[in-house]
Amino acid sequence: MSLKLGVPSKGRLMDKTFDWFGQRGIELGRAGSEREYAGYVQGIDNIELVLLSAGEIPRELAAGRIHLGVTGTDLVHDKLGQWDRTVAELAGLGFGQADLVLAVPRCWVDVNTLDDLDAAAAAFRITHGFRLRIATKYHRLVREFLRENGVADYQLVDSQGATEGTVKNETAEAIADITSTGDTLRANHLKILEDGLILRSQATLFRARKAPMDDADRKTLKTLLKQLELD
Ligand SMILES: Nc1ncnc2c1ncn2[C@@H]1O[C@H](COP(=O)(O)OP(=O)(O)OP(=O)(O)O)[C@@H](O)[C@H]1O
Ligand SMILES: O=P(O)(O)OC[C@H]1O[C@H](OP(=O)(O)OP(=O)(O)O)[C@H](O)[C@@H]1O
Repeated sequence: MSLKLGVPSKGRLMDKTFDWFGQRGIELGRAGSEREYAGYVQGIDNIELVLLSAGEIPRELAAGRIHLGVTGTDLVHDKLGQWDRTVAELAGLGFGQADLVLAVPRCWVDVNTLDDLDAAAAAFRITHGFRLRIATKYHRLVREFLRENGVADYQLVDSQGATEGTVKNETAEAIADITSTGDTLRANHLKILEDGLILRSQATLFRARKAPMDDADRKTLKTLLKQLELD
């Protein structure tokens, strides 16, 4: 058998993950053409690279189909209930930093905190006859956060991309999404609530707690962690 390492198959997370391993003497790369989702590993034996969508890596780890995986903490915490039962964090990789935040239109001058949002949501329901809509792809994290903070009169609207545009498009009144520079929020006339930080995320190396391993795999894992200085 071999140890399976899941890595994002495209974009900034893939490139920076390759760099991070490269700096530690393990060369990861894509094999074949730009479009082919096959990878190679050099500098250590018995590890197979599996190129996956960043959003699917949490599920693959939880199912034990990959032993190790790199993805954002936001995706692991959102996609896996009680995530620390199925996966363990081995190391934050120091890139892919982004904050999951709750934001409302800048023109809502009376809404700056979660308490304000709660009051606005109750008033919104009376005026409009339906609950204030919050667009997000982070359903679990947003629900938990709002429950913990006593905001109840809202509904989540699923948005898998271009979430900041939903307010202008009138499919939501507020959003919860990842931000790093803040440019996208500003460009879409949105402001973050003062206490609206839901989660700080970064790219992280995770280990599956329940992936099947034989003795050779355990030896490979030990060698890898030593080389990455994570033992
Ligand atoms: N602007 C950003 N700056 C830094 N990190 C970001 C930014 N946007 C998203 N990320 C992080 O990158 C990771 C992957 O994000 P996302 O799911 O949007 O990827 P994607 O490229 O759309 O991948 P896929 O569609 O294949 O799942 C997430 O953990 C997220 O926190
Ligand atoms: O704070 P900023 O630096 O502006 O970055 C934030 C944006 O980056 C991500 O989008 P991405 O580019 O991945 O596109 P998406 O909307 O399709 O997810 C995220 O969803 C925000 O929209």
